[in-house]
Amino acid sequence: MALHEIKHPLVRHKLGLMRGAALSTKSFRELAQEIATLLMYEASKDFVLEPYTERGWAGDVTVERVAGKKVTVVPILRAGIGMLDGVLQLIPGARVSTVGLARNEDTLQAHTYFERLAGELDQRIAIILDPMLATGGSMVAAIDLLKKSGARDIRALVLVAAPEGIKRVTDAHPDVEIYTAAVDRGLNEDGYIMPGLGDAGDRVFGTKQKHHD
Ligand SMILES: O=P(O)(O)OC[C@H]1O[C@H](OP(=O)(O)OP(=O)(O)O)[C@H](O)[C@@H]1O
Ligand SMILES: O=c1cc[nH]c(=O)[nH]1
Ligand SMILES: [Mg+2]
Repeated sequence: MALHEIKHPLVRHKLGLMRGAALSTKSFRELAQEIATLLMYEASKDFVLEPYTERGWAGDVTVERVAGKKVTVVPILRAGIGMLDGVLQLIPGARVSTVGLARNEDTLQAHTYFERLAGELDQRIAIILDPMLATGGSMVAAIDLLKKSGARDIRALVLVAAPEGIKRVTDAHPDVEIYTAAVDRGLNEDGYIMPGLGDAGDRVFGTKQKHHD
């Protein structure tokens, strides 16, 4: 199963607040990070544990730790930065691989302008962060790039996904697990998710706002 829509009440509540056009930049940022933490919790449910012995207060005790693969978190600039701290709260030692992608507003094609990846990607679980999965062009470009550099276990955390983007990603990369807080209706004529959140990058960074009535 490649798509996981997380219907937890806290996720739904927080995402509902984010849809408000009057929400402050501060609150939008806080909620994006909080939902990212909750999505990361879900996306780590199958992390493998291994037992080890710890010297406890009453002698040796068998405890567990996450085994094997290490994690790299991959925020897609800019908007993915809005989810980074929320994920690092749960996995503070993760390496951060940064990918800069901008969607051309007219053609909707994603253009890669920055790439700085962690090493040993073949031995890491890669967690891509981007609030919006719209046409899917940006996400497919990020996955292509990670796979080219050796990544095999790739998961994507998004706040809102359009059916068009889900199809494009699952057709191109059926092995990638997508975790989303919502699957919305679809794209409008400008390629924006409806009802969506508007321009997530602008809302996270407090830059220009567009209204689509
Ligand atoms: O699925 P797609 O159709 O590719 O669209 C989604 C992309 O568009 C937005 O970024 P944008 O290009 O606006 O850049 P920004 O994060 O710098 O605002 C969003 O954060 C995704 O990266
Ligand atoms: O709805 C959308 C689509 C792409 N990028 C956004 O920020 N919002
Ligand atoms: Mg982007």
